Formats: sequence, C-alpha cells, structure tokens
Amino acid sequence: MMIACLPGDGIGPEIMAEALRVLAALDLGIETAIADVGGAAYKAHGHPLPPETLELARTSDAVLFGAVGDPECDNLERHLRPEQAILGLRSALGLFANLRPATMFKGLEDMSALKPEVASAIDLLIVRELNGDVYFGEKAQRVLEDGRRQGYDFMSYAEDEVRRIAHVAFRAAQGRKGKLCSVDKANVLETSQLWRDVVIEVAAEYPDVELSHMYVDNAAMQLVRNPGQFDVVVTGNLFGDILSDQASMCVGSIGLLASAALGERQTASGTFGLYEPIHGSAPDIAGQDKANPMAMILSLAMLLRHSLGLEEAAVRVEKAVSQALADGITGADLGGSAGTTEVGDAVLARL
Ligand SMILES: NC(=O)c1ccc[n+]([C@@H]2O[C@H](COP(=O)([O-])OP(=O)(O)OC[C@H]3O[C@@H](n4cnc5c(N)ncnc54)[C@H](O)[C@@H]3O)[C@@H](O)[C@H]2O)c1
Ligand SMILES: CC(C)[C@H](C(=O)O)[C@@H](O)C(=O)O
Ligand SMILES: [Mg+2]
Repeated sequence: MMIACLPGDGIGPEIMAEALRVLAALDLGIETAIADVGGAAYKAHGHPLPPETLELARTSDAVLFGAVGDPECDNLERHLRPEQAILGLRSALGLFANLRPATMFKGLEDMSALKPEVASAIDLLIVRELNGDVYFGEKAQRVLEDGRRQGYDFMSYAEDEVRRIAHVAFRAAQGRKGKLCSVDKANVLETSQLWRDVVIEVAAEYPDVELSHMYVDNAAMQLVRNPGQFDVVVTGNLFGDILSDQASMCVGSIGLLASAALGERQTASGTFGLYEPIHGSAPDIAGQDKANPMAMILSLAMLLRHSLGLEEAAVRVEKAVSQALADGITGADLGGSAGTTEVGDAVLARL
C-alpha cells in the first residue's frame, strides 16, 4: 500500500511531519512518497499541481494532503495560484464527496466559541459536494459597455451531481443517527431548487432516514444556537466550505477538523481518497511551531479507515488524539502552550 504525501505550504509541512511520525509509529508497513504541491510546487516547478504530483496521487492508494496557500502567490494568474492544486486534485481524481466530521472532544467544552452545555452536544457530519457548484462554473472579469468592471462566477448543479452526493449522505445517515438535513438556498437560487427536488427524489430510497431541509442562512444560525440538532448535513460546495469552518469553532479550533474527499474508485481494501485538515496554510503562524497538528493526524485516521480498511489502526489514532486533548495537551489555539511537535509527542505517547 502506498500513500502520496503532499505537504504543501505554510504550516502544511509542519503538520504533515507529525502525521508521518504517527504513521511510522503504527508500523503498518505502508509506503509513503512525498511530492510538491501548491505554492511550493509553483516555486520549484512553475505549476501548483505538476504532472508528476498528479500522477503520484493517481497511482497511490490514498493521498494525505497538508494545506496550500502562499501570500506571495496571491497575485498570480488564477490558474497558477496554490489553491488550484487542491481544486485540481479534487476534480481530476473525481473526489466529489467531502466528509467533514465535527465532534466535541471531552475536556474541550470550555474552548468552544459556544456555551459549554450547547457545545457538548456536537456530533455531526457535514457531507459537502466537492466537484461542482460555483467553484467550477465559468468565471471571469469583464468590462461592461458602460465601462464598469464586472466579475462573475456561474453557479450550477446537474441532477446526477446532486443525486450521487445525496446517496453518500443518506448512507452516512443510516450509519449514524438516521437524520439528514439538506442545506440550500432554494428560496432564491434555482441551483438550490433543483438540489432540493433531487434530494427529495433520492429520499424515497431511504425511508429509514428522517430528511429535513434548511436554508443556509438559518443553518448558519442553528449551528451556533443548537448544533446538537444536526446529525448529517448535506450541502453544496460553497455552503459546505463556509459551514465547516464555522462548525470548527463550535468544537473549539479549526485545528481539530479533519476531512476525507472520496470518489468512486475502489482500492484493494477501501475507497480511494484524499485526506486533509479543513483549514488552510495559516501563513500567520507558519514556521513558529504553533500549528495544531490534530486535524492532520485525524485526517490520517480517516485515510486508514476509508482507503486502507485499517479500522483498528484508525481507532487507535483517534483514541490517542482524544486522550491527549483530555489530558490538556493543547497549543495556543486551544488555550494551551504546547507546540506542534509537543502535541505530536503527546499523541505518540498515547498510541
Ligand atoms: N485546503 C487547503 O489547502 C486550504 C484551506 C483553506 C484555506 N487555504 C489557503 O490558506 C491560506 C490562508 O487562508 P486563511 O487564513 O483564510 O485560512 P487558514 O485556515 O489558513 O487560517 C485561518 C486562521 O486559523 C488559524 N489556523 C488554521 N489552521 C490552524 C492550525 N492547524 N492550528 C492553529 N491555528 C490554525 C490561522 O492561524 C488563521 O488565524 C490562503 O491562501 C487560503 O487560500 C487552503
Ligand atoms: C483553498 C480552498 C480552495 C478550499 C475550498 O474552498 O474548498 C478550502 O477553503 C477548503 O475548505 O478546503
Ligand atoms: Mg475552506
């Protein structure tokens, strides 16, 4: 089994190093291969997603991804910016289903941006569509006849794109508490009306799942008012991006939330996927040993589970993370003083 490791930019390499220490300690005999991606790849090879990196990802059993984004690249033409690497990987590899779990960790209730009694009920999964929406529609800037500049991004979903993510979400709900909330903006957007219609059609195949619908503005409010009401949330690419960052602060830090991006391709023992923290390259704290590596380490656990079929190893990693957090080993993002490596040490000691 081979994992392609793409550390990327900013804190990416720092948190990747901790995840790889955990993987080595598990001693599972898994091969790893490291490649450049993002701003680092642009600087070394002139492109944020060099063909060799994409090929490595394609031929691996799973991809472990750090983060991309570099302020020095923010003024490049869009197709050369670091962020195009992650969008390119998701799209080229057909990774349409993004699982972003958010669960309250014991001992962190006081670190949530919410009241502890509200936060302690959080145990939800955001299923975010990852290959469509306004992210991948035609986009450009142009000058109108009257001389004003205009920017536009075309938002759309085709019914098959909605149907396949709906199936993923319904199945996820069946494996959890049997509740699915579809989040859209059907009161304004035709894209969302189609989304809602298709989700309702798919629901007929899952009579055991309780389906509800919520407008995204209300969902953002409900997520802080009463996050315990959510089990599985299914939504489009843009809404899912925003709601998952919000969910992270409900559990205490964006440095805690892992994710899996899955497609249809099967590996020898699971589903091929790309695994990454939901956060970015955090240039403001890069190189300072301040990054929380837990989201990256938990992404490794998701990889072991979904792509390699190593459930026991995944649980071992998750338990070690929970134990380290319960023992109060946290960095500045969670009110503690431990550095990135120290947090990694704490996980290793509890494996
Ligand atoms: N998937 C990705 O690679 C990804 C995701 C989001 C943003 N980005 C990119 O990252 C760059 C920075 O974006 P941003 O600042 O909006 O978002 P960000 O997630 O990088 O950072 C937001 C804030 O959260 C903090 N933070 C993030 N991760 C942390 C961690 N592990 N531990 C402690 N604190 C952490 C940062 O210090 C910052 O204050 C941009 O170039 C953006 O495009 C990439
Ligand atoms: C970097 C960016 C393209 C990316 C997204 O918007 O999907 C990020 O915010 C994420 O959540 O993974
Ligand atoms: Mg995001």
